[in-house]
Amino acid sequence: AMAGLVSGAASAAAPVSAAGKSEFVTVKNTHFARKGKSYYIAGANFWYGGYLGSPSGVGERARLLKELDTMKALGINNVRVLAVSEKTAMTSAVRPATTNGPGKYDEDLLAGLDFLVDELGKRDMTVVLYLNNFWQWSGGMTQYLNWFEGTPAIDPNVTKDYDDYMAKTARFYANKDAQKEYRGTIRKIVGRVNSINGKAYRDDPAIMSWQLANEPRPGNGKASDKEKAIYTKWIAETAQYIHELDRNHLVSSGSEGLAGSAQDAKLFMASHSSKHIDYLTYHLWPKNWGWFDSKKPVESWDGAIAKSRDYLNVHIDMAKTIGKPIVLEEFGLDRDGASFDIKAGTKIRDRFYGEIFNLIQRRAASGDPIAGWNFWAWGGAGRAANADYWWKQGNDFMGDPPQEEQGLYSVFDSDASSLALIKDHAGKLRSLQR
Ligand SMILES: O=C1NC[C@H](CO)[C@@H](O)[C@@H]1O
Repeated sequence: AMAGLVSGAASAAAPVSAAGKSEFVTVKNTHFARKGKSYYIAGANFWYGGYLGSPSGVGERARLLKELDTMKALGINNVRVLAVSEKTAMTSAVRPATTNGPGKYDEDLLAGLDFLVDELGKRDMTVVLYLNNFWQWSGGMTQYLNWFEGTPAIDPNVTKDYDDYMAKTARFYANKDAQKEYRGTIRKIVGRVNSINGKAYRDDPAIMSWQLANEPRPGNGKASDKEKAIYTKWIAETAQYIHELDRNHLVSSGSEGLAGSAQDAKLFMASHSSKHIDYLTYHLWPKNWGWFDSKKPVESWDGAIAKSRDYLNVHIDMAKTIGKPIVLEEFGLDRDGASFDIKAGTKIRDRFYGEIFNLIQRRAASGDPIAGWNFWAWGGAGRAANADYWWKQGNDFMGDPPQEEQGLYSVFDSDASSLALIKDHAGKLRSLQR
C-alpha cells in the first residue's frame, strides 16, 4: 500500500533497528511489519492517555506511568488515543480541551501528548492517534460547526436524537472553513516536535498511525448518495494531506466499518480503497447497536454473538478483497447486570471478549488480513466519583468518556479475570509475529 512504498523512501532521520529494519509500522501486502517481523496489535483504547501526561492541571504522570507499566506487563503493545479535543459548551464533553478556539492550543495538554508518546517509545509500545471525533465527547466535528456555521454544538445526550445529530455533524466534511481549521490542527499535531525528547512526531516510530477521526460517519443511516460521495472524498483527500506532511506513518480512517457506513458495503469499500488509506478499521458494539440486551443477557446472547461473529468475518473478508490489513480497534460489553459498579462481575464481558479473541486468533493464524484488536477501554486505576456515575471536571479519567456512565465499558485494574484473558490472548497474537 501507499505507506509501504513511502516509508521505503522515509526521511533520512527515519530510525532503523540494529538489524537495519524500519522501526516504523509499515504495511506489507495484507499485514503489518515492524523491525523486519510481522506485527500484530494486542491493544487497548486509552483515549485520555495524553491528558494524564500533562505537566499540570489534569495531568497525573505517576498514574500514567503505572498504567503503561500495567498494560505492558499484560503484553498490550498498542494504545489508541485522542490527540486533540475542542473546547465546547456541551456538558457531555471532556474539559479542559486542547483547542480553545480556532488556532488557540493548550500547550500543557499538547505537552501531555508528548510525554505519553515518549513513555510509549521507552516501552516499545505504539500509539494510534485520532485527530478529530464524530461524537460530541471531545467537542469534535459538531464543535467545528459551532465555530464556522454558528450553529450550536449538539449534544445527543440532551437532544436524544442521534439521527438528527449524525446528519448535521456530517456537514463538517463539506464546510470549507471547518476543513481549513481542521487541517491547521492536523499540521499542528503531525508537525509537532516532542517537547520531552526533541523528536519530531513525523520521525517517531512510537506513533503507528494517524487517524482522521474517531468513528467518522457519512451522516445517519439514511445518508444520501451526495453525502456518501462527500465522505468518500473527505477520507481520500485528508489521508493524502497527512501523507504529504508525514512520509513515515500509516493513515487510517477510524471507521466502525458497515455500522459507520450506513450499512453500505459499497461505501465502506469505496471510501477505504484510496491508496492514501493504509489499513482498515472496524468497531463492534453489540449493546449500542441493539443486538445485545444487557437487561436480558441470557435471552439476547445467542443472537448477539451470532451477529458479532458475522460482523467480524464480513469485515475480514472485505479486507481480503481490498487487500489491506484490518484492525478491530474497538469492542466492548457491559458488566454483569448492566451495572456501572466496579464491584459488579464481568462474566458476560469475559465470555464476549473470549469469543472475539478466539475468532480473531483463528483467522489471523490462518493468514487472513486481521491484524489484531484494541478493546474499549482501559480504566486501570480510574474510579467513578459520583453516585450517578456521570463524569464531572476534576474526576478521574477512565475508559468511558464523559458522554457515558463511568464504569460502562471500562476494564479496571481490579478486573482480574478480564486482565488474565487479555494477557493470554495478547501472548497468542504475539506468537504469530515472525
Ligand atoms: O468511539 C466510541 N465508540 C463506542 C464507545 C462506547 O459506546 C464510545 O464511548 C466511543 O464514542
